[in-house]
Amino acid sequence: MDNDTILECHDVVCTFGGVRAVNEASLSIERGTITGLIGPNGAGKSTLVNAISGHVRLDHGYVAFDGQPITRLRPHQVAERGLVRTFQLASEFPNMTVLENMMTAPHRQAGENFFSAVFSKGRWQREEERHLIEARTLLASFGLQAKEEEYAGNLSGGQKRLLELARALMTRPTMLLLDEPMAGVSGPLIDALADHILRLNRETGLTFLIIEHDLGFMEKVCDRVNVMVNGSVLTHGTMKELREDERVVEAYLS
Ligand SMILES: Nc1ncnc2c1ncn2[C@@H]1O[C@H](COP(=O)(O)OP(=O)(O)OP(=O)(O)O)[C@@H](O)[C@H]1O
Repeated sequence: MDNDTILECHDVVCTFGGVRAVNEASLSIERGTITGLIGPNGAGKSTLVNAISGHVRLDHGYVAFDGQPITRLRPHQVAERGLVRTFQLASEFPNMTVLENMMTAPHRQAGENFFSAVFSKGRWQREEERHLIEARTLLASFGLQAKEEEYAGNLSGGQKRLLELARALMTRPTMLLLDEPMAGVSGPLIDALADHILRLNRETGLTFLIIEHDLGFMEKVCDRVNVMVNGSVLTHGTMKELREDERVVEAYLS
């Protein structure tokens, strides 16, 4: 793992009963880049990302993040290290307001511990106020400030994805794993979502790994794209290079 590598997966195998969903998959991601993961349905993309984020157990192989092994960590431990995953289905709490959704994002705060909550109430309140300011600033940067008091369930598909992204940023990640961020997004929010990802990458150096079937979107946002077929990473390159690669065309693009 060289200095610029933030995430490395080596020979990862994940099986469900008899199904080898991920079969000796390896990939390496450079810090500060936007990397794509594409491939046919059932290729093992979500399972590989679940293995990285600690949601699925590896049968073999290893995952290292920021120079440290994370192979056996639980999802919240992986997230605490700054590697945060969003899901294919928007995971907002529909009966809570947009602002309340933001405030439920897990962050390490003094008030979470019962004793520190009782004995340092002032500090806890100050943290809460800081999180509120952070939440409102993030909502404004995603154009959702007017929706603060709206129930999240009433948002459009695209607005839910923006909320999901804003909520993930409350945890101050160094890398985001996005599983099909364009699912359910239509109209002008397609470009808006792509622009937000590019802006976050440029302004904060946030690293992204994105699974997405919308190849136009991938072409717009990704520096490099990995192609997964039958549980393994077949190759990687720019979308332009991949479109010219016969193996990729045969396995996925034809
Ligand atoms: N929890 C599970 N139990 C059993 N089989 C599973 C489970 N999760 C995934 N699989 C199987 O593992 C294989 C890979 O699935 P996975 O969802 O990782 O593929 P994918 O590339 O993300 O597909 P898609 O693009 O359709 O989301 C599939 O055959 C799937 O049916």
